[in-house]
Amino acid sequence: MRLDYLTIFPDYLAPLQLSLPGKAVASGLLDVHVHDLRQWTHDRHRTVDDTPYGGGAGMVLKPEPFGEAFDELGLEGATVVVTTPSGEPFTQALAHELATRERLVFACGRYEGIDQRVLDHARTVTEVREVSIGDYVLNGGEVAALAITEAVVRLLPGFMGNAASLVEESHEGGLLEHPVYTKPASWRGHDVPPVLLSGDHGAIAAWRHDQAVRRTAERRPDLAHPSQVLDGIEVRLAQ
Ligand SMILES: Nc1cc(-c2ccc3ccn(Cc4ccccn4)c3c2)[nH]n1
Repeated sequence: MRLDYLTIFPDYLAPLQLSLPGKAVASGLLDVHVHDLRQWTHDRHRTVDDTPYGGGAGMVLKPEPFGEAFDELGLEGATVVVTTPSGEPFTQALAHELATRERLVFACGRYEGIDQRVLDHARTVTEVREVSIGDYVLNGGEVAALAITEAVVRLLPGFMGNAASLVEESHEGGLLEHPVYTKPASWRGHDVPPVLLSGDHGAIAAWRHDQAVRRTAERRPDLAHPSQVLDGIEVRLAQ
């Protein structure tokens, strides 16, 4: 997978060169390119923003630099991912969907956002997804791009050493993850649940599922399915 990032703060995305295991990049599994949007400005001040039409506070990122960047990078076969507070929710399902793409081009905004015509124009040549990572407002799109990148890349075949660990994950299958424990068996008066030391894999699996259902019902009733059974009792949640 090729990943391109357009940003006015390229240093913000420097962690990408560190956080994505070098072997994934070295093996060609990932091809990461961070671009400074100012590369596509032509004035002395390398201007990327201007005041909003219609008035209002703040500044808006101009369309021309993005347009020239898209022209130079080429959008064939790419999915443009624009991070924004007004986007579709980023979910594990969307992570799986984006993981099927051969190329992602992240457009990271700042200020009050990117001129809408940048997205409208990109949509005439390729897929564009406007994506929000949560119902809170950041100062720019870079952090969201990093979060989306990590969630997507870890799903790529061959990226995670132990693919099995991808199976029992929070949000896979609509349930939160069960609690996890490791040595020592007793720590500061807190003991690991005995079932986990029993060697009874059936009982362990049942306990883990029950914990996941319980956690989901308590913390994320929006995710809990009415059909989930807790302690043998049908959990019927208000719709
Ligand atoms: N889930 C998310 C995504 C973002 C996000 C992504 C990109 C940009 C570019 C600018 N801003 C600031 C801003 C503030 C006010 C209204 C619009 N945008 C961004 C915020 N915040 N939360």
